[in-house]
Amino acid sequence: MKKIILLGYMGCGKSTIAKKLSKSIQVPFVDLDEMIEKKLNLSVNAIFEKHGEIYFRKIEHEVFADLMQSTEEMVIGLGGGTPCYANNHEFFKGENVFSIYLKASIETLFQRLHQNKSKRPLIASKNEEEMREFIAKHLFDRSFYYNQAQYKIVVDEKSIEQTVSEVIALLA
Ligand SMILES: Nc1ncnc2c1ncn2[C@@H]1O[C@H](COP(=O)(O)OP(=O)(O)OP(=O)(O)O)[C@@H](O)[C@H]1O
Ligand SMILES: O=C(O)C1=C[C@@H](O)[C@@H](O)[C@H](O)C1
Ligand SMILES: [Mg+2]
Repeated sequence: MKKIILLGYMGCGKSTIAKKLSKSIQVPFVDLDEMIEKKLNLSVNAIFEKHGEIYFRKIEHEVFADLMQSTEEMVIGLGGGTPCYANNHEFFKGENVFSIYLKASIETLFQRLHQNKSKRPLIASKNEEEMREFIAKHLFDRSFYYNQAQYKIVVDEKSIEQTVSEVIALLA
């Protein structure tokens, strides 16, 4: 059964879009960060603090690989870094897989993230200038992996509903 994978940088809207899409097409939704949090009974922040990022990436890969092995149909919202570690991007081209990169500009990401950074350990301690710089460099480094998705939707200036409609059009 098909898997719809939404990927992209922190704040591009994976969780928000995946939730709405799931309701709209009536396919169950899972958020990878939430699954990891449930599995370890710790927040993403706490996992980074207690166990470090490498441990988080290991668990992230295990949880993602398990989901991809299941036969269930689902919408999966990945974590921002998921495509960039442990060859997770190799799952993007499988049979019955629709992988979609939600592409946002540095400015869009900055605007969305600077109001709500505390839950995101990679940026939580940065001031505005550091954050802009960090997003620009990080996005550049990660773009190769994001571009492994089968489809790309530019999300700048689009409402949640518009982006969801574009995803649905791709699936048709
Ligand atoms: N048009 C839009 N589409 C999606 N999200 C939007 C839009 N406008 C504002 N937002 C807001 O931007 C934020 C996007 O966050 P969301 O948690 O969905 O991103 P994410 O890609 O899942 O990030 P992370 O990788 O950190 O989990 C939310 O606060 C959401 O309400
Ligand atoms: O971009 C990243 O590397 C991350 C994004 C979040 O979704 C979480 O998975 C975590 O904060 C790491
Ligand atoms: Mg998310």
